[in-house]
Amino acid sequence: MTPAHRFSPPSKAYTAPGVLGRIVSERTQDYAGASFTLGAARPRARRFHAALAAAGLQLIAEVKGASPSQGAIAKLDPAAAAQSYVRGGASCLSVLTEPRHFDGSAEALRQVVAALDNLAVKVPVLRKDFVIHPKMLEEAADWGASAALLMVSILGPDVGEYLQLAHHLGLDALVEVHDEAELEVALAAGAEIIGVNNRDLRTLKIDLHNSPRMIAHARAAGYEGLLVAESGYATPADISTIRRSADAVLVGSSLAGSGDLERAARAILQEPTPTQGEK
Ligand SMILES: O=P(O)(O)OC[C@@H](O)[C@@H](O)c1c[nH]c2ccccc12
Repeated sequence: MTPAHRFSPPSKAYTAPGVLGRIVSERTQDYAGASFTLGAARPRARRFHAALAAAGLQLIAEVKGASPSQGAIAKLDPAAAAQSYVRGGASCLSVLTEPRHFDGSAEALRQVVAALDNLAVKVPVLRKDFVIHPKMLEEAADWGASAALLMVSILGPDVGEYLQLAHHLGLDALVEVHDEAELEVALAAGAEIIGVNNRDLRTLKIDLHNSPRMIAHARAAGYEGLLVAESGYATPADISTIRRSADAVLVGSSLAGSGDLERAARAILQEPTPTQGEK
């Protein structure tokens, strides 16, 4: 990547329908005046990647105070929430930084990074936002995140450029897809970590069959990178369909709204006994 490299605005940003389109246009406004200059490459620790690559199904637990589908979920203290999640077995944290619909903030991300800094085991943090500007990736790196979310539904084929920039800034990227067409784009871009969202962000509907189906597609296409199942998981039985095929599961609302984050994190990772309804 050369210093002269220029970022074009994502081609699909202005046409995304529904809730996603609204959030994307708000974020586009937020960063309209932001400037970004490509600096020297930063070393890539690949901590997020390494945590997900560990044996067994890994939990990415999300600090999420609200969502468009549920409204307010819980008033969380980000630092305390992060520590509870890690005690409950989470190997990565995801922190929303979108302020209007998810009650997120830069401060929340910084607080989580600081709270995890004192732990013996380094727990990587993902910046969860609607990335539409290179500045957002630089911020993620500056705030101490190990990774950032890149959504193919927003960036389209430009996701490749953003992926390279994330790596240049020392970040891993979770490249999110929802359907086959988006998976093709993620594969062509060279994504090392692909997240399959069970939620259709245009309609907010959840289909827990989506992740296992798309994971099978990715493997059938010869993809050897990491795969993350995202959204809608509330019980160990929900997870049974991806337990052996996904590398990690990303869980937000059901943990954040549980009232006991450590216990909820531990419980969701438990293998259900057959009487609890193996799917
Ligand atoms: O709260 P849930 O259903 O457990 O979902 C978590 C996470 O997958 C969800 O927050 C999410 C997935 N992709 C996103 C993109 C933007 C905002 C949020 C998301």
